[in-house]
Amino acid sequence: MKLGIVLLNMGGPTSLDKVLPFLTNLFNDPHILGIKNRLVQKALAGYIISRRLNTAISHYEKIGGKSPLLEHTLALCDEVEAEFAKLGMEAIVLPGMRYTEPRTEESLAKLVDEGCDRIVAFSMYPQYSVTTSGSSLADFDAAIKAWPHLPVTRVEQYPDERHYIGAVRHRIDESLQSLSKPPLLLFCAHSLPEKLVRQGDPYRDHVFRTVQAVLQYYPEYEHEVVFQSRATRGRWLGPSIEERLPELVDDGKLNLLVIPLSFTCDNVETSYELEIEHRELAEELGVKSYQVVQCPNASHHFAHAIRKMIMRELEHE
Ligand SMILES: C=CC1=C(C)c2cc3[nH]c(cc4nc(cc5[nH]c(cc1n2)c(C)c5CCC(=O)O)C(CCC(=O)O)=C4C)c(C)c3C=C
Ligand SMILES: [Fe+2]
Ligand SMILES: [Fe+2]
Repeated sequence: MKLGIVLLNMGGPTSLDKVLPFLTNLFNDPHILGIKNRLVQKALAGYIISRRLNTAISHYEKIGGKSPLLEHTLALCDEVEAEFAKLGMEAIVLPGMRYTEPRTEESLAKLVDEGCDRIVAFSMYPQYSVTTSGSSLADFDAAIKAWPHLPVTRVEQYPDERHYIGAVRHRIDESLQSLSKPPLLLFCAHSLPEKLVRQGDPYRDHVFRTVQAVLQYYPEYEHEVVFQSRATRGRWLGPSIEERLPELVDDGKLNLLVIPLSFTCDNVETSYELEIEHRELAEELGVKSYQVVQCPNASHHFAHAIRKMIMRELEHE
């Protein structure tokens, strides 16, 4: 068996002139705005992008002119291949991005060319949401139709899978070692419109499953759960990190360890929003220690977790 694995994610601009096509693809994805009428969807996407473009460009500018997402993912692909090689198994691992290159369709064609005889779709979002995993998996399902004979295995969600939680724990422990005082664990998840949760999106429940699974290992620490990155009007999951930070400072919580929850690789939401924007706010408010935990990225713990989850699915088939 020669496995062809695609790590499904949204992608991110790899240069400043790619911010506009990235946002255009994102806001025209029917899974993101959830509007059925194509004309209304296109008009609203155009309006949101026109208001957002310059700010988004300035965020990418401040983190070196591109998203770090693809580089982390490519390094992880190598690590996952090495993990399978340890078992004597041949696997080719490629990113499958939703809004930027390499797109899922293109990576699948490469895997087929390389002679892979089983395809694995692995979601890089631990918590399932229609807007993220749902969209990437639908994109994958559409692309794989070109090769109807190929067997497919899917890993769609793993909010409290123990190897994934293990990879997160290693990152938290790395940060804790460098701190002199025990911090408050500030779990930070990407927000989502509340309307989607009311319609049955499991994302919020999955976020709390991840929090509970991680907390088992840190019973002596205080913790809080906040949300980041509200992107459109209307009610989104809260409290937001911006509204909660001043209250935490008022309560005397001045040592914070921020744990990003919704991403497996660092991206503009962690490298700019958490590392720069919210750090500035925290420091202005008088927070003494503000540290952001790295995402699992290309750590061998996460590569190992990915191999474990894929092997478990393969054994069930
Ligand atoms: C209605 C808009 C959006 C929803 C819903 C949404 C959900 C959502 N997104 C992520 C993960 C990521 N989002 C990223 C960037 C990003 N997301 C939106 C909009 C929505 N996201 C925008 C407009 C952007 C661009 C950046 C910005 O302007 O803020 C990224 C980063 C990619 C990168 O370039 O590095 C990630 C990752 C999750 C997990 C989620 C819901 C669960
Ligand atoms: Fe997003
Ligand atoms: Fe954001």
